[in-house]
Amino acid sequence: MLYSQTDPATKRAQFRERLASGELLRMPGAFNPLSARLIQDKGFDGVYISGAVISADLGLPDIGLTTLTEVAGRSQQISRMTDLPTLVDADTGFGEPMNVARTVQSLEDAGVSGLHIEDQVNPKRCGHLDGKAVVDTDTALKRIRSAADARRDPNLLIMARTDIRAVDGLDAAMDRAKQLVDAGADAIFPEAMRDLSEFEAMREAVEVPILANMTEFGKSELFTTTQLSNIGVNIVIYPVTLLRSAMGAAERTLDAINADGTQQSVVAEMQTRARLYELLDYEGYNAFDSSVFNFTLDSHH
Ligand SMILES: C[C@](O)(C(=O)O)[C@H](CC(=O)O)C(=O)O
Ligand SMILES: [Mg+2]
Repeated sequence: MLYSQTDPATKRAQFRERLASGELLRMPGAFNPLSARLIQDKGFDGVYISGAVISADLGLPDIGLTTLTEVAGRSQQISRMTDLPTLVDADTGFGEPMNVARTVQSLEDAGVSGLHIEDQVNPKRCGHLDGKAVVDTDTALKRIRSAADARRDPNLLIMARTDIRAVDGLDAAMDRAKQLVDAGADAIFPEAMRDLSEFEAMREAVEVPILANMTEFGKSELFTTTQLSNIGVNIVIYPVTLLRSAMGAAERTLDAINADGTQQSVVAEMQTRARLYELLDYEGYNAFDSSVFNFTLDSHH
């Protein structure tokens, strides 16, 4: 009822343990707190909180317009609804190294298990678009050092994302990843890798866990979990996948109402009222107060 029963410190410790096991952790992006419940219900390993989704949800492009307060608020709403670890996209850290420190503490207070900070210049853009620019090495390392220094829970995972592959190539990406690890990064997110061999090269380059971003319509092919786990990738994210699916379904429903004058033809694809109530744990609330849960399957379809 109401919230996850697992406190943030426990989730962080469990996340660290799972990462150390070497198995591939699958973390789909939740587009709202309710979808985090669905991700947990379906047996996934963690919940990703995507910057692209937070901005799209607000009707904004993913170019660094969202604020730390908005991202921390959404992180808290999502993290409190799941027992799974959450990993949040902290973009460029929302400012200079001192701001990065404040970002880390705000997100830690929001209950996330980990966060990633990237080396793009502001205004940032989606990692799979052209025309990105990255900051110099010194600035990139300062961001990660101040992130690592700022956390109060040593289990909070500080992941460094590098976007340099698309700008200066794979060798530069491997060099930067090593330097980011030396600066205190617990894990590496190599953005916009072109193929599996590039992930393999990155796997060889660093000892810490690495993440693969399986975002659709981007620069990477959509590799299977078997392919990724065979080469030793530790986390796979599907950042915008559920939002894209939900929005695709919403478009089809609106088209059906336009075409037929009723949504009847798409009702069979919808999540039912009963399934929604199951996810919301209506019954748990009923046990608390029997006047709350008075829904019967017979009276509604
Ligand atoms: C992972 C990512 O940073 C995100 O915000 O979810 C995006 C995803 C996307 O735009 O498809 C990214 O830059 O890859
Ligand atoms: Mg992002």
